[in-house]
Amino acid sequence: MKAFEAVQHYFNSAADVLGLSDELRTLLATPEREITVQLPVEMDDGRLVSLIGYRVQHNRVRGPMKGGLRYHHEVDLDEVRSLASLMTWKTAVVNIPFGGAKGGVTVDSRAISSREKERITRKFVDEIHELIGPDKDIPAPDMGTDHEVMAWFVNQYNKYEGFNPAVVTGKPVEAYGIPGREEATGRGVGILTIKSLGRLGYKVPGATIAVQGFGNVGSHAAKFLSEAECKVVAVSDLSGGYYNPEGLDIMQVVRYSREHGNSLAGFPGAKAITNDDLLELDVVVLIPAALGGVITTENADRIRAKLIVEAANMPVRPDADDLLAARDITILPDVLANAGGVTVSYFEWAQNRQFYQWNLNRVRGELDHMLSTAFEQVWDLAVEHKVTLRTAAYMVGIQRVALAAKLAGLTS
Ligand SMILES: NC(=O)C1=CN([C@@H]2O[C@H](COP(=O)(O)OP(=O)(O)OC[C@H]3O[C@@H](n4cnc5c(N)ncnc54)[C@H](O)[C@@H]3O)[C@@H](O)[C@H]2O)C=CC1
Ligand SMILES: O=C(O)CCC(=O)C(=O)O
Repeated sequence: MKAFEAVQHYFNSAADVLGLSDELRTLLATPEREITVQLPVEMDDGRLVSLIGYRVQHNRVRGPMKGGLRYHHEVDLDEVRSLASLMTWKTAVVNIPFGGAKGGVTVDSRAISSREKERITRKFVDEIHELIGPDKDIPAPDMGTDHEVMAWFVNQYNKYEGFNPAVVTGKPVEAYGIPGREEATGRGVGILTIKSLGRLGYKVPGATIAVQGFGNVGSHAAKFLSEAECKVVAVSDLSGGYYNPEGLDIMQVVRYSREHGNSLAGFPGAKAITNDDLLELDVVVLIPAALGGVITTENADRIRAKLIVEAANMPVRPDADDLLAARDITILPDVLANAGGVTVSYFEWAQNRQFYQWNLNRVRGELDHMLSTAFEQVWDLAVEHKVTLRTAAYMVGIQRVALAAKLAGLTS
């Protein structure tokens, strides 16, 4: 099953419980616009390479479309389409006034220089600036992009459309960004992991955690949870996994990664394991925070965690989702678990429009409040309807989008 089909599968499971009509299913599931552009870019050695960039604008019935921009060698239209539709449900689950979109460029972000990355970003903006904007579609960071990329993005956009920092979020704090956006997705994962442990009856101090991926999201989630006295026993990145049953010193891991070019290769004081081994560790919580599709029918039977918190988008394939549910393994789904990032993006966008900035404590407090509200609603609905948390989260999202479509007169 391809990625977009997988999201449709989850969408339909929730639509079945809601008794959604075929007419509404088609209206809500179909992307509004799909953009594919060629990006001819000169590399540092003088070669001209033609990259492909995508932006899929899935749905705008609840507000301007919102979603990150991914630079990764596996990016293709199907993946971007699936991630764009996921954003529609995610923004609705946390009830922020956005629709869903996603973008990507098929390029290995680790194999290009910073100057090459800048040229790719500016070229992408050259191609899509008329189709995005603070009231249309607002990109943000995702895998392989960060605040620096967002700063180039807004600078290039301003050349065409005039000064308007609200066109992207996740900008540097000194350049109309907001304190707390960089940590927001991982922090949200941490907040919701603790809430889930509470609901499931596990003690937070000492709860064992394995985190796959030690980039923006994985590192901040690990940091938050180790500060909450959980025992983070394993982390990983592209170089492999690092396991210490006594618990890792996460600040030491963060420093090591920073000092070694964002890589954990050679990290001392831990046993080297593979990324596959990490997924199968005997821990209370497994947090996939890298790529999608890492838990499949191949390894679902060997997963020993009691709770999977989907920091990454779509880490669990639908067939595996069913196997895990049958084994009573709880999954906190991506559309809720990693919604902290887009929630703080919403704060950034709103403040850009008012030329105002909240401080970090206020951002953290509001984030906690919004995620907690969504979490309680989803969990209670799952209990009420005896469905998984994923189905319940999609039900919340779909109901909000369907109501907006109805109020807009798109359907009766
Ligand atoms: N950055 C954000 O605010 C948000 C990110 N996400 C999702 O979280 C996930 C991670 O995103 P970021 O942390 O922003 O990306 P990042 O680019 O900062 O970090 C990605 C991490 O995953 C590792 N990685 C890459 N390929 C891997 C592989 N095959 N096996 C194991 N590790 C691998 C990298 O080495 C790196 O440590 C993605 O699925 C993304 O869509 C979701 C919501 C918001
Ligand atoms: O902050 C944003 O707008 C983008 C977040 C995103 O791409 C995601 O939640 O997957």
